Amino acid sequence: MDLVNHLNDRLLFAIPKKGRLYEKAVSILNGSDIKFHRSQRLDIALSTSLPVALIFLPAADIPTFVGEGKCDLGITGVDQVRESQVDVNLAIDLKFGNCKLQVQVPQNGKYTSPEQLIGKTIVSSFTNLTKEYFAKLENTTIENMKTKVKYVSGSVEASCALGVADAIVDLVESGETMRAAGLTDIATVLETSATLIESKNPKSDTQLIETIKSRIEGVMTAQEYVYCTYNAKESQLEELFKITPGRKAPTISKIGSDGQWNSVSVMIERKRKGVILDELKLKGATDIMVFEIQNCRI
Ligand SMILES: Nc1ncnc2c1ncn2[C@@H]1O[C@H](COP(=O)(O)OP(=O)(O)OP(=O)(O)O)[C@@H](O)[C@H]1O
Ligand SMILES: O=P(O)(O)OC[C@H]1O[C@H](OP(=O)(O)OP(=O)(O)O)[C@H](O)[C@@H]1O
Repeated sequence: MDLVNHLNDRLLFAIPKKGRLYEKAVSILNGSDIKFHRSQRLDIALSTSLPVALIFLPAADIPTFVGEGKCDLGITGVDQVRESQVDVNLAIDLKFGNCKLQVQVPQNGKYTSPEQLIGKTIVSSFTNLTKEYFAKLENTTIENMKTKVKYVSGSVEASCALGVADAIVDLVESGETMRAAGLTDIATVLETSATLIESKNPKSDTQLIETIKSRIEGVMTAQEYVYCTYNAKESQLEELFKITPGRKAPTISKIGSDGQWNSVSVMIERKRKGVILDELKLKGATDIMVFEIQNCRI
């Protein structure tokens, strides 16, 4: 099949082709029911469930493709968007790919604050953000700053040991890579996470874009909440609803023949479910159960 000829009538959605964001981006597509089959070595996949073509690109190039309106939607890191200096909408925070872009120097070395690096050589894959950061620190423009900023595309952490840099600016999540290279962080340039980005001049039908965004928001909500049900006596409900107020309000159904008992269903935050279940039990709720929400629209 000549894939390229099938692209004109489809919304182009840019997805990281590999690296840290790839798997979770694909899992969001699966959760949103954007079905596709990607042939080996092909960077374009046509969705079989929506008029969408997925374009697999390096995370660093995705802001440019969306910013220039070549793709209507994309998934990448906020760091890549800021570095690319493009004008796109940050549509949905996808709550993965969380890390920090940090200034790093040799452990136990002579530098302990970023001000001491003014006029020195800094190596990074994020040269625009690094220049912006040091120009601000020097209180001058990028053209007039004294600090030298050099680009390398990867293995940035080797630069200090190789004598290429006095410091580096690179991403840190657990800090393992930084510590293994004998480095320590002294300042944060940017905090980042993965985001859905949207062209400001979309070519596709806006209804289709809204449908995709609503599906992705549904996946995010389903990840954030779980569904909880419990039984309780009428007299206990007021106290129990303080623990489980729900997104809008709990759903209540009368159960049993004496009119005393109620079944309550409510969405609760996944990360607080242990504490919430403990409190519900203490305040008299019974038959407490928690279920996964596979998908939802809110
Ligand atoms: N350690 C990390 N933890 C969480 N998110 C990260 C981490 N490293 C990078 N990211 C996020 O993933 C994006 C892509 O980084 P990655 O290192 O995967 O780049 P890549 O060059 O596309 O892939 P590869 O490193 O496989 O060549 C970064 O811009 C950042 O938003
Ligand atoms: O703080 P940590 O948990 O160690 O993560 C940070 C590392 O992760 C990223 O690189 P990645 O491992 O994706 O490989 P890369 O250097 O090829 O980009 C980033 O560039 C750091 O080197």
